[in-house]
Amino acid sequence: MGIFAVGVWSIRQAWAAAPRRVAITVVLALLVAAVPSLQVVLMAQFVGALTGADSFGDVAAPFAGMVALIAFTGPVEAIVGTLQWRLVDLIGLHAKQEVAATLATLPPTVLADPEASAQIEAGNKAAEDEISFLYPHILSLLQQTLSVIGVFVTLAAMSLPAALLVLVSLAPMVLASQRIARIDSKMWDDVGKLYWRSRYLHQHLVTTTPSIELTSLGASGQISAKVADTIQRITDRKAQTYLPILAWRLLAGVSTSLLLGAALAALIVGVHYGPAAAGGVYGVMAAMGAVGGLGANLGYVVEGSAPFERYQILLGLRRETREPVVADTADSLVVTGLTHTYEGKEEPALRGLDLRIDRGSIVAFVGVNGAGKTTAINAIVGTLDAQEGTVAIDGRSRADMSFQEWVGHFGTLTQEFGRYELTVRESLLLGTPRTDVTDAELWAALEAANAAGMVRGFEKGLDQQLGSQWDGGVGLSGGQWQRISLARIHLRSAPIWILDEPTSAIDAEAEQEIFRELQRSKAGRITIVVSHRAWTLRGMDEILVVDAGRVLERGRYDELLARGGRFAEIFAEQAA
Ligand SMILES: Nc1ncnc2c1ncn2[C@@H]1O[C@H](COP(=O)(O)OP(=O)(O)OP(=O)(O)O)[C@@H](O)[C@H]1O
Repeated sequence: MGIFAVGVWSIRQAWAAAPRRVAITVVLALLVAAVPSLQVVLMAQFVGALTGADSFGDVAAPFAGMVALIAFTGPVEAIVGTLQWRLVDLIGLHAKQEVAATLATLPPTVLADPEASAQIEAGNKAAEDEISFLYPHILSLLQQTLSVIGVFVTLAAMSLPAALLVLVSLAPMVLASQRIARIDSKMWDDVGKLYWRSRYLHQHLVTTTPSIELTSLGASGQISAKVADTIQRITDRKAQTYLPILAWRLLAGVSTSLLLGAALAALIVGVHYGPAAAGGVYGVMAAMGAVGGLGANLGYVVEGSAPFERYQILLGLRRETREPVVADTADSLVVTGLTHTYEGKEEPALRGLDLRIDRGSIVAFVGVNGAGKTTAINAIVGTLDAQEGTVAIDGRSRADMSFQEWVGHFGTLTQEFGRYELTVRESLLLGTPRTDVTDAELWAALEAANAAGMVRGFEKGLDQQLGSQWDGGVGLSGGQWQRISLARIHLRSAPIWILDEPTSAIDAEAEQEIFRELQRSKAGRITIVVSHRAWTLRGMDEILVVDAGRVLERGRYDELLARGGRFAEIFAEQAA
């Protein structure tokens, strides 16, 4: 029952946000709801009084009552309307906060799914633009339902068939609204993905890094043309719904008018063409207003149940999360038979990877582009669900732990590390749930990542805003961003480090320092590094040469070079 769920949700959200305001608006709305039936009664009295009246005094009372009612309704509706806008804002605020909280729980495996992306976009749009606006319609719906009931009871006393016809006249609107909601829902199934694409493309025009690249390539226009094309497709798809929606609205409107016309006729006949018919006719007119308003608001709410459903689907993606934790220790990491084929690919990206690493060891994955190194890393960390094989930390597999506990064992620096434009301090603290981190610890992490000198040079040191698009912010080079990311991993101090080309953007001198530091501090943890540079591999306890998803060779640097196999092929030139 879509509209019931939307109604309960809206009223609960409004009540939770501002109960006094809700109480005032409901009381005022109930008063307004009584107006049409009071009008019918007063009109009947007025016409009755007119029949035998000689002076204004004979009709003054019902006349004054009618004027007072008219004078009352307008201002009260204005007050209700104004009070409701604040409630709409508060409901919207809550809906958007819920969306953000849900998104924060989603693992990358969900975010990588196109269906889920479309659902997220559609639900987000509903939270931003649609569902909060339903509350005033729901209140009006309640108010007009009561009005219609009031008019029904008043009219029934004059003519039961007329009163019943007024009630039946609601049916076409209800039916049409359901049809319209279905049309809207189907349209959203199609445009959800398009919205997501247009937002993705739009981001490239407004986010510093891609926009600089695109401008220098003279390609911003190409992206903006794609944005325009995507929006055009969304608009075209929406346009396909206008005609059927109009047809349903017209059909409902005409049917309602015919039924109300029949109600009028039934009433006039029912009261034998006497003066009381005037009150009744006024009643049907009042009912027309109430039925029309009710139909329109019912339409909004029924149609609103579709975005509400999209919002609920998004919230339904929410994962159970516990407070983030970072594990203290890990003695062994054992990978057995890890195998994965990406959807749409024929060849596996990873074939039967076996690996054991104990605390204190540092292991490297090497191989040409596309060999499967990143896939292996993602499958180990759990950001990719490998189809076969197991990964165990100290004998416990992923199934034995929550996702949060599992990832709490890892400090992962990915190839596409994030450039979080926060202060240095905030950016480093992203890696740890601790709230008692000292400045000394922050500096030690920066020191280990060869970034302390840079931060010392900032005017505000640890509190320096990063990113030149912000007031007082500083722009960083690619290598400087990478050092900040590496410092985050040092601060996180998880027991298993996975570093996917951690120095790819860093100059040779700083790279040497960083790798020396990694070797020096390796004793307390398990470390896996992906590297393309020969010299960094010399000190590794084991090197795995990955090729087409399988481990072709494994051993220490000198052994592999001496063997003259794939490793030697890849690194002979660098090693020379
Ligand atoms: N999300 C994905 N969907 C489909 N195929 C993918 C995906 N990610 C990677 N692949 C494919 O899987 C194979 C292994 O890719 P992977 O990223 O693991 O290689 P890599 O060894 O890390 O390469 P590089 O040195 O370039 O980082 C490649 O053939 C790649 O095209």
